[in-house]
Amino acid sequence: MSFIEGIKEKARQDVKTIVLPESEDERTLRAAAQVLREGTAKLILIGNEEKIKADAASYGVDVSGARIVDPENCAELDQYVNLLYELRKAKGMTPEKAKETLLGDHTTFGVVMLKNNEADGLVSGACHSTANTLRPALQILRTAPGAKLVSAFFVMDVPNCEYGNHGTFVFADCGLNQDPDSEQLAAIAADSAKSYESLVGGQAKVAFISHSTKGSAKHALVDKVVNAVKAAHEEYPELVCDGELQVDAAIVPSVAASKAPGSPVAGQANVLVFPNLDCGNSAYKLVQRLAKAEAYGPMLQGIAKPVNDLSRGCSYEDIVGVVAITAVQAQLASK
Ligand SMILES: CC(C)(COP(=O)(O)OP(=O)(O)OC[C@H]1O[C@@H](n2cnc3c(N)ncnc32)[C@H](O)[C@@H]1OP(=O)(O)O)[C@@H](O)C(=O)NCCC(=O)NCCS
Ligand SMILES: CC(=O)OP(=O)(O)O
Repeated sequence: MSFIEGIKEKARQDVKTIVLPESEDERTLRAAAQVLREGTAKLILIGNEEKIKADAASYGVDVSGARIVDPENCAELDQYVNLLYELRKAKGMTPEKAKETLLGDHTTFGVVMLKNNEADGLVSGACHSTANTLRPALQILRTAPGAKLVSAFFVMDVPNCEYGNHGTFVFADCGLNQDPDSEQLAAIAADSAKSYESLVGGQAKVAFISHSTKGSAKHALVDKVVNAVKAAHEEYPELVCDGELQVDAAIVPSVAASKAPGSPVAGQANVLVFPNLDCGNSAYKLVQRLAKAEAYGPMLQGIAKPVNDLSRGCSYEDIVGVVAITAVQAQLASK
């Protein structure tokens, strides 16, 4: 069974409610119809009911099983305005601004519903930038208890690939932290290992990626990664990790044998932690486009409730997959 079929199977065992705020997007409505058909989540679509129904009919898809919530015509709007105002008043929020934001930004509206425990997770970002998708989640939901920071990972499922877990990897950070320091990289590694183990299964083996393997290059960029490995060993002694490693040394056993002999991770890594967002974001897009991998994400880890982003280049099948993963994250969060 493929990674995503396994996730869908899990999602169906305890069905969660996921908010899709981008009802104006054709891929979102096509995905909603498929999610409802496959029974992997209950859905809340945010938007104007008549428009959603008309759009769905014009695409030939059935979203009648979804609950539609129209911010312009919502009995709970005053309650949400008050909640957003209370949460953000120290940052200059006013009741007027809160109302304007909730009516003008469906992602914020959905995040506030999540905060108000009316749903279990949210997926957005097919037609909004990552910054605009993630900012409301970071501001309103905030980090989970015990988490140092929120970061963004992808599950990459590479066809016909003998590396990682039969081609399945976690890549991080590919979407949020632009230039994490060594301590932040260590925390991203620990959270990515948890994401791998809870979603993919089996033991995570984390490689801290660099352009250097075990001292082959000297530079401040390398030092940052070397220090991240030290921090990870100190802070998370149970984590199976190593670095600094180039990508080939991390995933290819024969290269690992010559570049990093004796490493507990080299040649077997299934979690790749990139030194910055230029590397992480470019790496996932290259593997997705050139190796024709399925790329699910960017998904958040370390956030108080499951909120996941999408690339604006996503397909409707990507949205279906991320909804199922979000539902499984919601199951895990409720345990
Ligand atoms: C997400 C992002 C927009 C946040 O930056 P920003 O808009 O400048 O906003 P701030 O840094 O003020 O952060 C907003 C809030 O989120 C919190 N926050 C930001 N990053 C966080 C993180 N990694 N973990 C936890 N909280 C975080 C801040 O503490 C702040 O909270 P506050 O308003 O209560 O003080 C920014 O990190 C970003 O643009 N990342 C890259 C996104 C991207 O383009 N990715 C590539 C495509 S996937
Ligand atoms: C994840 C990502 O890169 O998002 P986008 O393509 O929307 O910028």
